[in-house]
Amino acid sequence: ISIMPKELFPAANSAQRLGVPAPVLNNTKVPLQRGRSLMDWIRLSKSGVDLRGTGSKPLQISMEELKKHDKPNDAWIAIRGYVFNITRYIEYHPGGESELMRGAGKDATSLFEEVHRWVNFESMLKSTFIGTLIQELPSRTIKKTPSSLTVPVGNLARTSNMISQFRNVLQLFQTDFRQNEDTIVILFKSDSANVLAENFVCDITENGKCLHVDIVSITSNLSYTINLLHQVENTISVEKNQSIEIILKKSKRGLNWDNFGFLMQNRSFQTKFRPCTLVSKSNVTHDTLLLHFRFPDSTHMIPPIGAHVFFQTNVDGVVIRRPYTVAMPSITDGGYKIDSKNFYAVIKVYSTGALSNVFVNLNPGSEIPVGTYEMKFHLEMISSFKQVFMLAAGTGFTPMIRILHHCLFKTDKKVKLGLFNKQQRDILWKNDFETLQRQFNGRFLVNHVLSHPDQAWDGFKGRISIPMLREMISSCEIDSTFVFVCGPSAFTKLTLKFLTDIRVKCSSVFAF
Ligand code: HEM
Repeated sequence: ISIMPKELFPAANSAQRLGVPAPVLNNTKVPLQRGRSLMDWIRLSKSGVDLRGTGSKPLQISMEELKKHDKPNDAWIAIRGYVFNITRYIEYHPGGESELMRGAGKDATSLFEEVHRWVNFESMLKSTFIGTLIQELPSRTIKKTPSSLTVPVGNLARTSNMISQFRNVLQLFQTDFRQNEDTIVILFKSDSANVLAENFVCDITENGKCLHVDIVSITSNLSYTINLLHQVENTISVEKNQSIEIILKKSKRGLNWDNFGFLMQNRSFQTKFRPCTLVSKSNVTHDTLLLHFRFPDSTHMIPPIGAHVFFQTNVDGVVIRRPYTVAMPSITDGGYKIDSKNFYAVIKVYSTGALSNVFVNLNPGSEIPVGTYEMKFHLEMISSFKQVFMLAAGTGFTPMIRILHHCLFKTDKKVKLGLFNKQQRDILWKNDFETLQRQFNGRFLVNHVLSHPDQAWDGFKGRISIPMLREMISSCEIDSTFVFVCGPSAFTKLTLKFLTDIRVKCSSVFAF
């Protein structure tokens, strides 16, 4: 269809994207039926089956018409001005039918942005695209009846709260520059001591004529483009001194710059992708890979603890994006510090996984697009807790790697880890955990639980249960303990229920 853009649509609400605070319990992924994987969806969309039901000519769709299609057997959704027939997609939606149906028959743009704005719906739903939404004039949408007023009031309260966060961040920065023979340094001055070099993700683009600056935090993201006055080399570093300093190398040494260039704030925040090179690949277990990537020289990005990056790939013409936790090469190396050039990811290989195969076939030296990091968790959430309890199933441990490392090497917190696997061969970093237990004797304890152990296994067996949780964490410790949970949704759901049963407060639990 000619009017479908290949990449992201321009956001319909062109204001700066406003982040929302992370829900504390945010795991809602549901297990899909057999034959309903992403690969199956791609196959169906390419099969030539009519998924639109409205013919191939794009339609102009009114809100009134859209509203009629709000049932599972006839569901349309509008996102960023474009309308899709999602009836057949429902079974394939990893967040489940009930979640997706929240957007059916509606302009679901803000809902979509809140949940997973990085999902490449435009490419994934291309074969279900039926037309564009006729934008109604604001005056027509405000009906002065008490029932319709209640909705906007709730939304307004929320929006103004978000806008005040947004303004706070905006007010933080003033720009300036300084230079010498070789370098031009762009300064982002802020009153807040909380702004760090890791909040700045910068890319030199347009052959050294342009600088893209994203300022990323847990509450909001800002995005700027700087058209540089003169050309710079393809190398960048960012430091924090009195202000944040973006250090660029002049292409023409000795040229005096009158200014650094023209700064423009981008109207919407869109995850930017840059090609990253695979440096090495090794096995952590029989089905789990540790991948070491390098950012291009023209990029500065230091994903903080708790952040995930996005990998993007093209499967049969459908663009797929997926978040992966930023991991680390070794959990026993107390001196490890992430830098702005390298990062690691731990990836479990599934035989049917759309991205798994891409990673299996990716060889050192090859490139893959990696998007700007995002974070749902911030270290501050655990700062007042003396003890951390981590409950992870399988590769669910990966989002916790850097948190564990931080707690042990940088704080005096006690850490208990309950690690659930099928068999002994599935346990990630088993020997490293033993080393850490010896090194942090009394501060770190790991309990391995196997669901299918061999006969020689004398540790915990079976599945998670209340008695098992009680054995791992004594009730007197509960108040001073922060709990992390991550694993397949069944594990997470059950664990959260048991934690409630043993009276762990919701505010001290975080489920990845
Ligand atoms: C607007 C209404 C929607 C709601 C409320 C919703 C909700 C959710 C939720 C709760 C999840 C689980 C998130 C997690 O695991 O952290 C999810 C996952 C997902 N949704 Fe939606 N969704 C919506 C629309 C869509 C649409 C239109 C698409 C179209 C392609 C889509 C594609 C996906 C994908 C690909 C995932 C898996 C993300 C991953 O790889 O982790 N969703 N959704």
